[in-house]
Amino acid sequence: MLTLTDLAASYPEQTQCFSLTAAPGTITALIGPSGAGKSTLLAMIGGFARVDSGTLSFNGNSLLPLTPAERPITTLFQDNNLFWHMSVQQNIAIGLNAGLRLNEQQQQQVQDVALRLGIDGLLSRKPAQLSGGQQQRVGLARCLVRNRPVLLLDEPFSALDPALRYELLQLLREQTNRMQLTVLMITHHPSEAAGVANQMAFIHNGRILELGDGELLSAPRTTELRAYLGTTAVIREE
Ligand SMILES: Nc1ncnc2c1ncn2[C@@H]1O[C@H](COP(=O)(O)OP(=O)(O)OP(=O)(O)O)[C@@H](O)[C@H]1O
Repeated sequence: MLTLTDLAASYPEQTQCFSLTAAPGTITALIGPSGAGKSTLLAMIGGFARVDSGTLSFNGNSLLPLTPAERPITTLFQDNNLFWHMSVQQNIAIGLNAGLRLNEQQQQQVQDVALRLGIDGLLSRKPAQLSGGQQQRVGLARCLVRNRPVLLLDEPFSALDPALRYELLQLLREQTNRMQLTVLMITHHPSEAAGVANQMAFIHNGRILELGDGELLSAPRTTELRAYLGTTAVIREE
């Protein structure tokens, strides 16, 4: 279980304070307006942003003393950080060994994850020879091959067209179940995310203002979430 209790950081323009629990095998979608604090939240969990107070633990162990590399966490960003001069195989392998020296078992792990993500036929290509959706699969494969129990996704599928986003969300759902991952995913497509997420957190002005399942979108409690969703169509008839 990933547990955040009053995890806080103060910036001149915004104080952020988050409490949240996320269980293995679940996807938590983080939604909210630009500047709400979604990326900062992931950065605090990943160890890339300052934390002033509060607690952050995984299975009861505090993560705060750990460096990003020591945390049981892997992060996929929108710009998937692929290396353009390397093959797909090497781009995945680098998740296991920065020097690309893999033993037999690790080579097998690369094959396995590529197969699961449907990119096993592309291993010798360079990223420039792939579509956007295939590139994001490679980025996801690099994260998954590391076998870390917590996966943080900072809008990795946003630039894809809706059909590809749907495909990748389904893949993510399958792998979350299979590997019992704890996934936190920032998205600007709330209704798409609701199809695969176990819980939705609406973040506003550095706080989680609403937390619930997909119903959150059809029955927003706050004017802020209504404004974010931007249409009266989502307000349930009383
Ligand atoms: N290093 C920093 N220095 C100063 N302020 C910061 C810093 N990091 C975050 N903030 C504050 O946190 C706010 C939230 O930023 P953040 O990028 O987390 O929002 P977001 O919800 O991810 O937005 P977007 O959807 O546009 O990516 C910023 O507006 C800023 O006030």
